Amino acid sequence: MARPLIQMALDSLDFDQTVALADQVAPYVDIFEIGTPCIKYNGVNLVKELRNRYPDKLLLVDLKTMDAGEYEAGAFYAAGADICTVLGVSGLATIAGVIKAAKKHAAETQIDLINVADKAECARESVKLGAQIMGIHTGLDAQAAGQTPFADLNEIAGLGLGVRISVAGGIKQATVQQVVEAGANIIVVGAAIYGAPSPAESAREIRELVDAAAA
Ligand SMILES: O=C([C@H](O)CO)[C@H](O)[C@H](O)COP(=O)(O)O
Repeated sequence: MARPLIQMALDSLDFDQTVALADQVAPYVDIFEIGTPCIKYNGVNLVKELRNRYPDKLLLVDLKTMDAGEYEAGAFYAAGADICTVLGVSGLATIAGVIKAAKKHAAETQIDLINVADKAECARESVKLGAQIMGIHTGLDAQAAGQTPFADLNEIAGLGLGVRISVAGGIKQATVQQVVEAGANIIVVGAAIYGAPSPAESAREIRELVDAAAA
């Protein structure tokens, strides 16, 4: 099995705290995600800062775009994003716009399937348009209501779409093996790292667990 990537969800609103957390966990993660609240608060300057600081890391900007796909995402790809997210519920025209912007910058597009009623259909149509990553995502509010991403991950992984699958939604040490075995290529972790007494130690543990599960 190819080594799954670990994506650190940077969900603080504070610019300096976000950069400091990225510095702490950098040795253990492959992708820095600038989370949705964080990118809304800090904007494109944070993309530029992390791009300059970490030229060799992948940088995902979690725009969760809902409209004006090409126009909105274009500025973030231009600033250095490798991946931007667009909501599956936005519809195919908006998804196509983000994919068009990504192509101009030789970058990639992730479809966030959060709250999509027919995830399989949305995933199939998005792949036809050229999306490279399907995001299985139980958001923070849905997690608080007791939901998990595992059933959706099994469904989308079972489709054999030939694109990478990302999973997010409360992933922690105890569930890493389950999501790797279910077929996730990108493991997104936020609170289990930034909420730990030592974020670096937590990220190191998750790195070990992901690599062991994939071995
Ligand atoms: O995408 C996220 C959320 O919608 C806020 O932007 C989180 O970054 C994602 O859920 C990962 O965080 P955890 O669920 O805390 O692991």
